[in-house]
Amino acid sequence: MRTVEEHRAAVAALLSPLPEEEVPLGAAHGRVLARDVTAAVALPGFDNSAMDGYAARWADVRAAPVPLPVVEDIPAGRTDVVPLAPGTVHRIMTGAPLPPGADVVVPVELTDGGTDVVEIREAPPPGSHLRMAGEDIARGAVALQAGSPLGAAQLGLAAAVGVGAVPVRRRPRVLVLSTGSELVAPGQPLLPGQIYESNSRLLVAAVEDAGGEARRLHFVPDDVDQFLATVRAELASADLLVTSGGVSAGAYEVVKDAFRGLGTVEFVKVSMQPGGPQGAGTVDGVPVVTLPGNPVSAFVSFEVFVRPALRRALGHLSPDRLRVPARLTGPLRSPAGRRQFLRGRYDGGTVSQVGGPGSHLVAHLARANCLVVVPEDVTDLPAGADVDVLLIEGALQ
Ligand SMILES: Nc1nc2c(c(=O)[nH]1)N[C@H]1C(S)=C(S)[C@@H](COP(=O)(O)OP(=O)(O)OC[C@H]3O[C@@H](n4cnc5c(N)ncnc54)[C@H](O)[C@@H]3O)O[C@H]1N2
Ligand code: MOO
Repeated sequence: MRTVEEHRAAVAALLSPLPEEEVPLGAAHGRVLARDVTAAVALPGFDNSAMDGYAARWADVRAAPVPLPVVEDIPAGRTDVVPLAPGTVHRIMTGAPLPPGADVVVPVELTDGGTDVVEIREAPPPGSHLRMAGEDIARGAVALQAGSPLGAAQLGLAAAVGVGAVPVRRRPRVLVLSTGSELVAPGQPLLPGQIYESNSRLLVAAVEDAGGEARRLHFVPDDVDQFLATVRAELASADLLVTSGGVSAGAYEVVKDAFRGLGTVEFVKVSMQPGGPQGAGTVDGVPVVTLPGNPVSAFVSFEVFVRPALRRALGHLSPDRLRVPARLTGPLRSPAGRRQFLRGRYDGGTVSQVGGPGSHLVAHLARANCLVVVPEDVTDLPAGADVDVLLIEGALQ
């Protein structure tokens, strides 16, 4: 039996780092930076005002109340800079360049708002309301590190330092193929013994959440020829094929039967639950990961093996899910010798198990926001015990 770590390493080793491509900022949301992005300009780019008010010399306003002549008006966007003469002020707006000589901005609320002469009623401490050039980031410094995922704040920063396009890793192209003669497309009538095909929807979304580009192939029955024809028609264009079903010990294990003797896919048992039966290798040189068909097993196996491998290939700084400690609200049991990934709801401090350990409990899975990790050597945990949880999509929402 393989350990979880051994199989994780086997899956990760299948994928090479994805090639770089340059994309405009508008198309970069959710992508992962391939190289550091440096700041072409400092932020702030020039000394400027943090408030609407009056740029002044503190020596002139410290004796407030005091009237002072207003000799310039500096709206944001004014590009000429007129030095501030002693004994005068400039009216200034938030973000406008600070005139040389000014060492304080008096907010308009502390004045009478005059435009020719202003009455300074109160002086703020020296240096107040100034934003100094480069205090956020220096010109030429690394603004965003290679491996950073580009979310709202990162895209905002890239634009702020003048970047119009960014080098990112190409999204991995992942084929998703479900197998099973019992499967029927949602929306069609079911005969007794048939079920709706759901794993491909689950896996496509999981691939997309991991930063990949998923292509869902139409599911196939337990027929080796049909399975191989479907796979072969698409495989060459993919970075990875993920299958579901057909890998356990039954009489009709289509994935096992098709790939045995073809390529390098190894079928193994991993010491975990759910997700015991696994396979990984290459077919025609293309990486293949074969997940078990039970929906919760497919989800958990994707989380534990495929997601981190895809994110590693994307160059992510942190490919793994956040793992945090939590206190159990109730007792739980776990099989000896298997790492168990139970479904749970984490509320920021405690975690409650959602449903039992059965890998068919897909409605319970959909209510979970974490996976509770129970180590291989732990079989019983009382309420109040500390466990680790892996935060999955939607955690803390
Ligand atoms: N004798 C043994 N039987 C089983 C073993 C074993 O070791 N010895 N392992 C069990 C475990 S654990 C799992 S997990 C499953 C894995 O089986 P397969 O990967 O071969 O998957 P299937 O048999 O095709 O399906 C299992 C289960 O999941 C449903 N399913 C499959 N595909 C889909 C889909 N696309 N959408 C929705 N539901 C799907 C399927 O109907 C089955 O109920 O094997 C155990 N058996
Ligand atoms: O190990 Mo199977 O993957 O539970 O249900």
